[in-house]
Amino acid sequence: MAFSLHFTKGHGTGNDFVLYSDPEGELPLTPSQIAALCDRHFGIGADGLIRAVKSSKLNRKHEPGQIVDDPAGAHALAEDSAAEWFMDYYNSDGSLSEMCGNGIRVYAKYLLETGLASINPGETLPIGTRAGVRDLTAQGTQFQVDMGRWSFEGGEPVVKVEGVPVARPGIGISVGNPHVVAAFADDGELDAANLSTAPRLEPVLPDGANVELVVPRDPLVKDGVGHIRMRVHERGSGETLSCGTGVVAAALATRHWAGEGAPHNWRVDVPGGTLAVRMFPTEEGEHVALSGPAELVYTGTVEIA
Ligand SMILES: N[C@@H](CCC[C@H](N)C(=O)O)C(=O)O
Repeated sequence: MAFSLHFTKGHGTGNDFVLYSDPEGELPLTPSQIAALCDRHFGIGADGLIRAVKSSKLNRKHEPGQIVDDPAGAHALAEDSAAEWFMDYYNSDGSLSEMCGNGIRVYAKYLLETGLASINPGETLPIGTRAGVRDLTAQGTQFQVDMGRWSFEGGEPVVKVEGVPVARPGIGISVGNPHVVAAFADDGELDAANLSTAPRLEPVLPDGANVELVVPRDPLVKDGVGHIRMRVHERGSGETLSCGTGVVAAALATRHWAGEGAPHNWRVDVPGGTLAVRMFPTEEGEHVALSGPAELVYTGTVEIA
């Protein structure tokens, strides 16, 4: 059955998303419908799609048409009963991802501007994701998201990138979704990387991975803040102008490589802008926070076949 979908287009440092409201879980889309909407030639065009659904109503639609319950909504509410809204996130090929660091800031702005949620000064907005609940704070025109715990996961696969003759050792990092970060020698080598095809990982990771290529800025550290440049190939979306979870993984990997005394605050330049990362201790272990802008660009209506 065809229907009209009202959507909003937004981005965070050029990582762009289609967002729509489905509070009661009545309009889950299939992977092929999502891929069609995200197509830059035949659809709206975006790196990903975000459905605004209440955590208590989270469900999704499989390709054959059946709607399945998704326990991630109940898990979010069990973790924090105030996490009323869930970020139901899909990559541009229609595949699910656990978390999106740019998308969650844009989603927070969407919830606030549409009046679906509010944040009182000094308070946080908890949002459910498949990686757990994430707390957001508004800071002027920017948002900060506490990305929670992180871990080394995925080993040290070799990263082979088209256009770069020598393979690099990578390091696997999970920030709720999987990443592999590899260090490159300089800007020239980073610019030569052809990310129109996915970097090859050896061994291949079972759930796939987002791959970040980083080079140090000169100086690497100034006034206690580390500074790197990054390009990314996102799982399920290809090369994008930015990836928030990727920026966090890149800063964590670079701090690890830099060794003792390396800073806990980082600036990361991506093709679409600059994001800030801060690592800080908590009672349950180290957390990492990401700060950056969120923009809503336009709204429209599209026919879904
Ligand atoms: N662009 C996102 C990450 C989106 C999900 C990713 N492609 C995956 O499959 O894990 C970000 O800003 O973090």
